[in-house]
Amino acid sequence: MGSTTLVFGASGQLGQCLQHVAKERHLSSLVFLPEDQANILNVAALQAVFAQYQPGYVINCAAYTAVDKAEDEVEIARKVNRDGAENLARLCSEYGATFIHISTDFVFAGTGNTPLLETDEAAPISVYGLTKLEGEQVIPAHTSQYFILRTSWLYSEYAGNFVKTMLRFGREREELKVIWDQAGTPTYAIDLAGCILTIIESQSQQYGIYHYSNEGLTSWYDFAVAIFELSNTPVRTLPIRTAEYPTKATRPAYSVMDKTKAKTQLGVAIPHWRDSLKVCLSRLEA
Ligand SMILES: NC(=O)C1=CN([C@@H]2O[C@H](COP(=O)(O)OP(=O)(O)OC[C@H]3O[C@@H](n4cnc5c(N)ncnc54)[C@H](OP(=O)(O)O)[C@@H]3O)[C@@H](O)[C@H]2O)C=CC1
Ligand SMILES: Cc1cn([C@H]2C[C@H](O)[C@@H](COP(=O)(O)OP(=O)(O)O[C@H]3O[C@@H](C)C(=O)[C@@H](O)[C@H]3O)O2)c(=O)[nH]c1=O
Repeated sequence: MGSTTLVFGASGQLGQCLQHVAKERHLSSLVFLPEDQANILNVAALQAVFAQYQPGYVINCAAYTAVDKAEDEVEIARKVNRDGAENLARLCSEYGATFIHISTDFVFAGTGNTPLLETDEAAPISVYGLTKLEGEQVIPAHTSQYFILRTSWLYSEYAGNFVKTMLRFGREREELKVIWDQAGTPTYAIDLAGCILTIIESQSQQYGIYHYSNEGLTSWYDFAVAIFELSNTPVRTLPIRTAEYPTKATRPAYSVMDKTKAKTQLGVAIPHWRDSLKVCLSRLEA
């Protein structure tokens, strides 16, 4: 097994967070591959990259993440989220590399009201969620050496995300309406990147599916209120129901995930969402 870690989808939000945390931890064995250098749908290009680097670990940050657009672009969403994952899993198996793949709380229907376990039934209600589930399901057909980390509501200083959208709207608008009847947990992508790198640094062999978000739970409305409060942004924020904010894709009403397995088997400490939000906002302000 090689000592190099290949990161696919490196210019996305999580890819950039991994670069940040790898630098902080002085890890030099990661190779960051943006889409133009390694498209996960281009099998010949992938074969060349694996042959060149002989990786010990592969992290898949590449995904089709446009939740509403996916409803009209099923084919391309499925290609990236399912076929791309399969291409990487197959090559990981061939090279004996451990595969770390990222999935989502949107694999759940969200009809319950207790924190979701890894063993709970996945029943996606959107094309994005469905294609991400298909990606999860195809991996074990190729390799048993995998970690699938389901995360939720990712934000950070990097790329586009809810926190940055709210800060922009806060500057541009006097009033905002935000959904309060969807409950979940925000995840600072820097914390998730730390979890991924801990798996690699500890050489964990506790393979399988894990839930990883920050601690606690909130609604998009309460998250927005916290963003405005902690960033001293004076904008009137009104709670609305999902029905008052029509979107192409349906989102789960409740997608809070139980992280006991990650904490016990991977030994990761998980900050509360509000504490991590403060860190992110202070970095955005700096
Ligand atoms: N963002 C969120 O709120 C959440 C995300 N997740 C999951 O976390 C992971 C990381 O998400 P995040 O970083 O936020 O997403 P981003 O959309 O920021 O990043 C995804 C990256 O993948 C790239 N990409 C798309 N297609 C390909 C391809 N064929 N080959 C190589 N790269 C490709 C994109 O490039 P380009 O932009 O040029 O298309 C983009 O840089 C994903 O698996 C996502 O499903 C899970 C829960 C919440
Ligand atoms: C911008 C905005 C959004 N909303 C709502 C819509 C939606 O229910 C929620 C979040 O909207 P966004 O479009 O920012 O986020 P969305 O694309 O739904 O986020 C999801 O992305 C994928 C990739 C995931 O895997 C999920 O975990 C989740 O993070 O907030 C408002 O109520 N008011 C607003 O002004």
